[in-house]
Amino acid sequence: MMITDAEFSCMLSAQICTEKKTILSVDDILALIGDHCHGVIGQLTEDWGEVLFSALKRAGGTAFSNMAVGYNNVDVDAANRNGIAIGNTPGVLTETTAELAASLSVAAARRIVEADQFMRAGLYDGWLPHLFVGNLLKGQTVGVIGAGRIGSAYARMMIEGFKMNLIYFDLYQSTRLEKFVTAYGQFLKANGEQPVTWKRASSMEEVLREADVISLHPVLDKTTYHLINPERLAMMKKEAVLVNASRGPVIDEVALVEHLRANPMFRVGLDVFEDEPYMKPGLAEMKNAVVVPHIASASKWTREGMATLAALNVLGKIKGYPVWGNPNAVEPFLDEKAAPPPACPSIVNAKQLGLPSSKL
Ligand SMILES: NC(=O)c1ccc[n+]([C@@H]2O[C@H](COP(=O)([O-])OP(=O)(O)OC[C@H]3O[C@@H](n4cnc5c(N)ncnc54)[C@H](O)[C@@H]3O)[C@@H](O)[C@H]2O)c1
Ligand SMILES: O=C(O)[C@H](O)CO
Repeated sequence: MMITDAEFSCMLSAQICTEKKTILSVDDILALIGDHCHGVIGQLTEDWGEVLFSALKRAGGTAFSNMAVGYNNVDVDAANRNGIAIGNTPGVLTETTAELAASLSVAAARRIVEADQFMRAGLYDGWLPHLFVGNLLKGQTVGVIGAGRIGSAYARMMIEGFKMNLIYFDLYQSTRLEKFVTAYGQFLKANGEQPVTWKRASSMEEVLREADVISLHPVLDKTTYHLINPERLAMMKKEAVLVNASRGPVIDEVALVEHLRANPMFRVGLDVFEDEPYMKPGLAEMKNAVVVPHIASASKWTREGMATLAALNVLGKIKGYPVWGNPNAVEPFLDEKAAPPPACPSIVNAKQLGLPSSKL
């Protein structure tokens, strides 16, 4: 969506891109920005760097928002140089994305897609003791790498839903998550059940060695690129389940295909791919892989919320509103019955640009 400089009273006019291409190139976007453009709402598939930010600045623009929480497609330093505020959409997709990661975990552990294909192919000719035997989750260990908003929500789902024990690795301690597991463990114990436990790992390798199901939820940056590589795949249990709903390049996908080929009981659930929209050669043929096309945030409520937050980021900046004080608490912007607060919900480079913070 491109916001132009035609302003009606307190409303701004918006141009919605009707281009049929799924992924816009830098040249496509340059043409859309043109000579007059105050702000742009874009997608994670676009390459926002110096070329686009300087063009946006020349066109009179001051704001760009990804319609996504992840912004590894954005060169924030280039945006800073050009004085462009960068918005993202945190919080509104936490539960939806975690639910998809949990679904991929179960689908991979219980071989649901393989069994579905078998059924549709007319191959089922009666119950057998060894037909599509998979992994029981209850009492096993779930490993989370990147226990931020989504990683923590996923952990809670797996712990509460399947009574799994937790091991996690993050650069920061997740006290809230630890307290949740402790309290749930006490609740289970009081009801005569085996309590669940938690452990904060001192290294990622510890998670990979110990967990039965591992889900990746870090940001994509230099520290997490190819975080899962041949050496780390070799550390994992032969029957482990690996899930990725963060960003494709967090896994070395060529190495993953090799590992899947060599270890038929090792299974993966993937929402994201290294060269999206493509899969590395061989992945599509792997029966031990469940693959879906980057749909983790695809619930109606979440997608509407993402669009709302992205639009309010850009609109708020154009109107000169301050930046919302807590991007983890964006609910007031999503209340359909009340006017949104006069603030930008989430601007990631607010500090660098010296933007004022909302006192609301
Ligand atoms: N598949 C999808 O549709 C989808 C949807 C939403 C988000 N995402 C991805 O998920 C990511 C996480 O989103 P979030 O809202 O939970 O963000 P978040 O910032 O709350 O969590 C990210 C966590 O990763 C941790 N981290 C950073 N570097 C790390 C490292 N080297 N090792 C371990 N942990 C590290 C951070 O400390 C933080 O706790 C986004 O950046 C985005 O790329 C994907
Ligand atoms: O980062 C994000 O928000 C996702 O990948 C799309 O929902």
